[in-house]
Formats: sequence, structure tokens, C-alpha cells
Amino acid sequence: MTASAQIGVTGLAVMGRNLARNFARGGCTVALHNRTEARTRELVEEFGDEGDFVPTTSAREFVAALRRPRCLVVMVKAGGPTDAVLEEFAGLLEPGDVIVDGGNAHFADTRRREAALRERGIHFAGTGISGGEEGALLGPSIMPGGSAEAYEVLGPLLERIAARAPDGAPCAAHIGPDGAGHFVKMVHNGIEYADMQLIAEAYDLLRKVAGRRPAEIAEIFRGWNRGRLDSYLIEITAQVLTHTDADTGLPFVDVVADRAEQKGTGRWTVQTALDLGVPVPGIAQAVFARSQSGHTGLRQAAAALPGPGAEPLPEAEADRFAEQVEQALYASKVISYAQGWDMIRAGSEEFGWGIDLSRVAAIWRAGCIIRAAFLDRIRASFAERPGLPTLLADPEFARELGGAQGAWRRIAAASARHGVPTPGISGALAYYDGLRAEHLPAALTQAQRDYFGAHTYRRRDREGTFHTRWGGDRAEVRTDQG
Ligand SMILES: NC(=O)C1=CN([C@@H]2O[C@H](COP(=O)(O)OP(=O)(O)OC[C@H]3O[C@@H](n4cnc5c(N)ncnc54)[C@H](OP(=O)(O)O)[C@@H]3O)[C@@H](O)[C@H]2O)C=CC1
Ligand SMILES: O=C(CO)[C@H](O)[C@H](O)COP(=O)(O)O
Repeated sequence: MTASAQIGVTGLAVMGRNLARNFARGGCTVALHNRTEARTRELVEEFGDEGDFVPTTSAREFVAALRRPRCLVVMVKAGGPTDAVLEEFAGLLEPGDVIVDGGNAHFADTRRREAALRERGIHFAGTGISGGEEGALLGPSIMPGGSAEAYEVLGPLLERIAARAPDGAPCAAHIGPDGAGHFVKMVHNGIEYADMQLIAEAYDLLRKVAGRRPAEIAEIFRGWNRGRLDSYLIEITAQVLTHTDADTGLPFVDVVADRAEQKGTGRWTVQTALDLGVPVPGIAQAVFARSQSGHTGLRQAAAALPGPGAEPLPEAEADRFAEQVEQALYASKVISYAQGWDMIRAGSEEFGWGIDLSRVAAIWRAGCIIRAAFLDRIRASFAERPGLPTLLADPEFARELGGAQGAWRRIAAASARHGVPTPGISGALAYYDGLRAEHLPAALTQAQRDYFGAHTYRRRDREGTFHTRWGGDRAEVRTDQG
């Protein structure tokens, strides 16, 4: 076999097959491989005329089809399968070759794999790819990690197939060493969970409080999509809400079981945030809301508990309410994205990745699931002020949050009054109030900890750590001096 292919893709399920087609449509010669040969054959039979494919039937043949330095993309099930595939291929590669893992790997696995392959002289680029099946074909957002040297080989190929932002820039850029790319993809998915939860809550409020039907809510969402909420998730929500079930004639959303599933990237984000000590309650609320929805036993047991019995709003108030929901949704969305960026900064500092926060926003402007018009403002904000401690401190976002807070509070109150759960929207408001508060009741928590466990506390008025002898004379002693 002659080494004619610029890139190879192994793992030709939904994502891999469309990525391979995308490379081929972009003019690359693409070597193809899949554990089950039938997938390779099917791809060539169906789409062979789209470009230059080199189908192969074994790992050895696949590697032999690649030009040096070899560049191969692994698109298999994350976890054990990825390890199995890497083990198989690493033995066939040479120093300088580049393996791209485009699956949703945990960044800690990526760090481990990168270190092991580096020992063998092989570059390993753990790469986040977002955009689903369609994005993989038409242009995903690509978040490559690994060495800068690997990106020199890989970058031009990835930038060729990536989505284009409105200013024409490719939505692919080097994120940082070892696990940085997969870390950023994990946080992308965490934000995705939070965004979806907020949209679901807005829908629920419009339905149960404003008494709107799904098709009417779709119209409202379409309107929002022409404004500052312009985003892929809002756009597809409108499409879902207009869809009718063919069997029953009911709105599709009414026939889908209300138990949200998850593959795990949102949960990883929250677990990692806990380890890093970064508050990401918007993402956590979204993960727990999915989990709660799936707890059928708990839900059945609680189904008879009394609610507020509030009637939907009168028609005359419904439009005004919908405007307030828009404001609450937008403000909560800004909060969720702010938490996501806090987490990326914390990860970057912890692992020494040097991630450019503006660049992350830039490559999420198109191709990925959370693409949204306001990402360009996040990009500009971090470009102007790389040290911005939180997006909430950006003057423009701060002004918007301040402007939305009246409506946001009314929506949080209405959700409580009507018994509609809004952990995302109400939690985002609590986060906003928690950050802006001059004094938090954490002071009381510290005092309690000192009372029951002599855990010590700091004072507002002077330096040092202190303990009060609660069980004795209640005198205060300084604990950080001799
Ligand atoms: N689907 C999506 O929207 C997105 C998926 N991803 C990630 O991309 C990757 C691919 O996703 P997707 O296309 O959905 O496919 P799946 O995650 O369903 O994985 C199927 C592929 O993995 C291969 N595979 C499974 N086990 C092994 C093994 N032990 N050895 C070799 N190959 C194996 C399968 O080969 P075979 O045909 O022989 O069974 C098949 O090619 C995953 O890591 C996923 O998390 C990322 C972004 C979006
Ligand atoms: O990676 C993705 C998009 O960027 C997947 O669509 C995402 O993993 C879906 O996650 P879940 O099944 O947990 O909702």
C-alpha cells in the first residue's frame, strides 16, 4: 500500500464517518478504518464519490496508508475502547507521528495517555470536537490539546474542516498541552447542560404560568432568537416545539418521557469543579435536575404532596410575563457561561496550561452546540481584559445583569408562587446575589465550625486566625502565633 493519505480516521460511527467525509470534501486524501469492516465498506459505497478515500481492513494497512508524519484521528467510544485502540496503533507508529483522540475522553485519561505516548515519541492530541453528527460533516468546533509541535502538523488539517465564525475565522485553535483540549470540551458540555436546563425552565414557565401552548412558545423562542439570545440551542428548541407526533397528533414534547439522560460529561465537569474548588452551581443544578427527573421512584412517592394551587396568569399579563422570562433567561445564561469560564481559568492555572480565555470563546462562536451570538462579546471581553476576574465584572455584562434583575427577581418569585421548579434561573440569581453581597452568612458558618470543632476563623477587623473557647470562658485566643 502506498502512503498517500494526509489523514486517517479510525472509528467510523456517527462522528468518525462524518469527520472523514468532511476531510475528504475539503480535499484531503483520507485513510479509513473501523474495527467492524462493514462500516468502512458502507462509507465508501455511500459516499465514496465525495472525495479521495483509502479504505483499509487492518490497523497495519491503515497505518501504511498514511503519509509521514502520520496523522490519525481516533473516533471510538470513550474509555476502555480508546485505550485498546491506542495500544494497537501505538505499536505501529513512529516518533513524530500524531494521534488525535476526538472522543469525549476525560481530561485526566488524556493526560495519562499523552504522557505514555510522549515516552514513545508519539504526539497525542486529546481533542474536543463539538457539533454532533451534522457539525462533524459541515464544520465542528474543534478544541485540540497536546504539544504545540503536534498542532503544527495538525492545525492546518483541523482548521480546514472546522466551522467558520461570522468573521471567517476557523473554529479550531490550539488550546494547550496534554489534557487542555478535553478539559475545555468537558466544560463546554457542562455549559451545554446549564443552557439546556435554563431553556427548559423558560419553556416550563411559559407553559404553566403564562398558559402558552408549545407551538406558541416556539414562536416566542423564534422571536428571542432574533435578539441577544440568538443561539443554536434556542433555534432547535423552537423546531422541537413545533414538531407534532405522527402517531398521536400531540405536540412531540408531550409524548417524550420526562426523564433526562446523560452520558457523563456534565457530571465530570461538576466533579472536577468540586476538586478545583470552583463554584459552578448552574452546571451542578442542571446535572442534578436531569438526575432528579430520572428518579421515578422518588417522583412517584412525592407526587401527592400539596402545591400552591396557583392559576395561570390572565391573558392580559402573559405577554409581559414572557418578556420577563426572556430577561431572566438571558441573565441566567450569562451567569452559567461566567461559571464555565471561571472553571477554565481554574483548570488552566492548576495544570499550567496557559489557556487563552478569549480564544475559547472565539472557537465556540460556530460549529458547537453552545454556539451563540453573545460569544463574540465574551471573546472581545477577555481579549480586552485577559485578567478579568469574572464575566460579571465586564462593564457591559454587568449593566445588562443590573438591567435584567427586576424581571429576573419577579420570575424567580413567580416560579415559587406557581410551584414551577427553576433551579437554574433561581440558582443563577442566588449566585449573582452571593457574589455582589457585601457580607455573607458564611461568617455564621465559620463561627459554628469554630464552636463545634475548634476549626478557627478569621476576623474582619484584623489579621490572624482565632478560636473562641466556647466550652469555657468564651475568651478569644489567637491560633497562628506560637
Ligand atoms: N455522537 C455525538 O454527538 C458526539 C460524540 N462524541 C464522541 O465521539 C466519539 C465517537 O462517537 P460516536 O460516533 O457517537 O460513536 P460511539 O461512541 O457510539 O462509538 C462507536 C465506535 O467505537 C468503535 N469501538 C467501540 N469499541 C471499540 C473497541 N473496543 N475497539 C475498537 N473500536 C471500538 C465502534 O466500532 P464498531 O463499529 O466495530 O463497533 C464504532 O466505530 C465518542 O467518544 C463520543 O463520546 C463527541 C461529540 C459529539
Ligand atoms: O459532546 C456532545 C456535544 O458537544 C454531546 O452531544 C454531548 O456529550 C451529549 O451529552 P449528554 O448525552 O450527556 O447529554
